[in-house]
Amino acid sequence: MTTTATALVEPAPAKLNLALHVTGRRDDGYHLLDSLVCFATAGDVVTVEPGPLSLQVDGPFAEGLSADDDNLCLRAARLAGLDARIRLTKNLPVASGIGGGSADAAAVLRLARRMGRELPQMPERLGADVPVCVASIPARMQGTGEILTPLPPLPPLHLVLANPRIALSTPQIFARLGRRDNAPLPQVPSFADVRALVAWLSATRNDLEPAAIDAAPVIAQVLQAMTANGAAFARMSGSGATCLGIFDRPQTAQAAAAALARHGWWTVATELAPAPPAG
Ligand SMILES: C[C@](O)(CO)[C@H](O)COP(=O)(O)OP(=O)(O)OC[C@H]1O[C@@H](n2ccc(N)nc2=O)[C@H](O)[C@@H]1O
Ligand SMILES: Nc1ncnc2c1ncn2[C@@H]1O[C@H](COP(=O)(O)OP(=O)(O)OP(=O)(O)O)[C@@H](O)[C@H]1O
Repeated sequence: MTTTATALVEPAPAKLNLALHVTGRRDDGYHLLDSLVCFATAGDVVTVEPGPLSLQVDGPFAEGLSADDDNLCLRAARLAGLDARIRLTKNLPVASGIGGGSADAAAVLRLARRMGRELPQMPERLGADVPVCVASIPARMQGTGEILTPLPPLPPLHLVLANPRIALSTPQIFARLGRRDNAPLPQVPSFADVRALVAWLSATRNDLEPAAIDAAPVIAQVLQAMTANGAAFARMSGSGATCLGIFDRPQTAQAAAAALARHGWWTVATELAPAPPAG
């Protein structure tokens, strides 16, 4: 698809679970969560142009992804009643805990809104992470993902994302959990600076991290390498295997991303994403 003047472009920022507590399990098997979520400028890009509904995927991680009817971009378009030629540039690794598919679906829903469609009811039908990805702002996420409390802006963050090129299945990581009745997050304050955020995060966890390390021990090496390369804080996001590090300056983040890439891991130095324009 060549891009024309009528094309609309929408970023699909990576979703980061800075903290993720699993607080229970519903009768239908879905888990109750309490998570501090934010978004990075690193992400996929979705473009739409007028035309019949279709999907073309390009970008560094296009190969791992089929553009068939099950692709979350097409499922989101059908849910929103959007007929358009969609192009997805897949920059994020697939099945990596940073909500790639949910972020793509959410970008399509925002594009549909820009084209005059209503946002569909219960976007969580597309995936538990889709509601927070539609908002794409720092938020506390509870319930199974559908209860959102927007947070005051976070301090600027210099981040590194690193994935050891291992795809992990979200249901399989949930299934490996030892405990499912952990305490909720402590009260989320307004963070004056990065130091205050890191101090707060240090008293929280990602409850999926031990289960993911059990499935893929290299995740522990990624976390260790983040710290060894100067991260003030390192944690796995979502159900993994992508880990995030918080650094004091853009230069230290870039140097750490380069050092971690020497292991053959996918890495990117990034920042917090700006909020999408209000719809
Ligand atoms: C782990 C997180 O990434 C944290 O943000 C999300 O909760 C996962 O969100 P997602 O990938 O959009 O999840 P979905 O595609 O809805 O669900 C995939 C599978 O993960 C498990 N799942 C997901 C969300 C949730 N709150 N409890 C669960 O147990 C279920 O087995 C479900 O069948
Ligand atoms: N556009 C898409 N991008 C990525 N995955 C997609 C997409 N459409 C469908 N999928 C399927 O969704 C599954 C989950 O992929 P995704 O990249 O969203 O996982 P994730 O990053 O672990 O998500 P989360 O952090 O929300 O758990 C994959 O197995 C993939 O085949």
